[in-house]
Amino acid sequence: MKYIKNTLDFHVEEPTVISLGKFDGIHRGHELLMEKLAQKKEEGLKAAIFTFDIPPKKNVEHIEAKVLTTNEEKMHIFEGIGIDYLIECPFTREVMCMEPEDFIRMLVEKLNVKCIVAGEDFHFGHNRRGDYQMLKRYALVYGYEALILSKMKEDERDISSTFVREEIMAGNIEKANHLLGYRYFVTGMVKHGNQIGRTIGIPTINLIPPEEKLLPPFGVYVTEVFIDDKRYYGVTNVGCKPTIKGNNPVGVETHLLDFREDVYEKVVTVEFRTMIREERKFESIEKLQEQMMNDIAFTRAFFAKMK
Ligand SMILES: Cc1cc2nc3c(=O)[nH]c(=O)nc-3n(C[C@H](O)[C@H](O)[C@H](O)COP(=O)(O)O)c2cc1C
Ligand SMILES: Nc1ncnc2c1ncn2[C@@H]1O[C@H](COP(=O)(O)OP(=O)(O)O)[C@@H](O)[C@H]1O
Repeated sequence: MKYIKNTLDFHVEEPTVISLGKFDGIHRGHELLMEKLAQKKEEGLKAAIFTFDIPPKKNVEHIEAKVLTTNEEKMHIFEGIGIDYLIECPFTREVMCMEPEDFIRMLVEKLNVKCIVAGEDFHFGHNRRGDYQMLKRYALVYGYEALILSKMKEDERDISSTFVREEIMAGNIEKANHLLGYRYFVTGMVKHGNQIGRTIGIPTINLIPPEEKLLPPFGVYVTEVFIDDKRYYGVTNVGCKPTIKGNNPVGVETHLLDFREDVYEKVVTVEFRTMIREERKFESIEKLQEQMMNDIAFTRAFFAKMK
């Protein structure tokens, strides 16, 4: 996959089928779009995704502004499903103010677009004036096919990033995973912690999540963890460990069942399965340790039931 970012100076010679959108938390609502792209790819077009790189840093203080999928994660997901070109267009004033007609023309000219696939609620261009009807109207003028898809629903509500985000923020991991069509995950590098874990017989891998990544509520979760393409069962605390003194950063900290290896500096992915409880401040490390043993027992029972 070719990943084009930080530039408006992109050009694709080969004829393309393109889908446009934010694609935050590429979810089941996007599945139909992806299927159409795959179908057109079979017919000989290159599959392209056009998305905007809206700088997340500006708004990271607000939880609503956190993302389900970081740009890097999107890159991996799109590559995994066979997208040929991922264009991450910088969201500059120039782009924001572009008239929708000019936006369409730019796409067609720069990306040799033969087919545009979009959801019926897709808006684009200055003041979001461009819509699916405009995409259809200009199809003849510019010689592309416009495929407009209706939105997939769950509980009579459109599946959307907002829907998924709400479920994650409420700790409804199973529901969020169902809406996504895969398990919500966090990827990051294993860092050194306070080295207390090993002293209480419960070592943990500490992962500092990307700043802009939306995390489920502070609490304890059953997880599955990928390290070097191998899968492990885990129990994960998301939070600032209030029992441990000091200003602990928000972390994602996992004890892996039946595992004894050194994995510092490795990049691991933690997939969430279910929430066990909220994070708490315990009166002593011993009390915390006791509760952590209960969490581990819960996790073992969870996976035993799966088998
Ligand atoms: C299953 C599990 C549950 C946890 N629950 C809490 C909690 O409720 N409150 C808390 O302060 N820390 C909690 N923690 C974090 C521990 O405080 C942390 O793992 C321990 O201090 C070791 O940290 P270290 O890796 O920095 O040495 C939990 C950790 C795990 C693995
Ligand atoms: N079962 C396990 N689960 C998690 N980490 C483990 C496990 N066994 C060994 N380790 C190793 O122990 C380290 C964690 O030990 P810990 O005392 O919690 O130190 P730290 O505070 O640096 O995380 C991990 O980074 C990992 O390399």
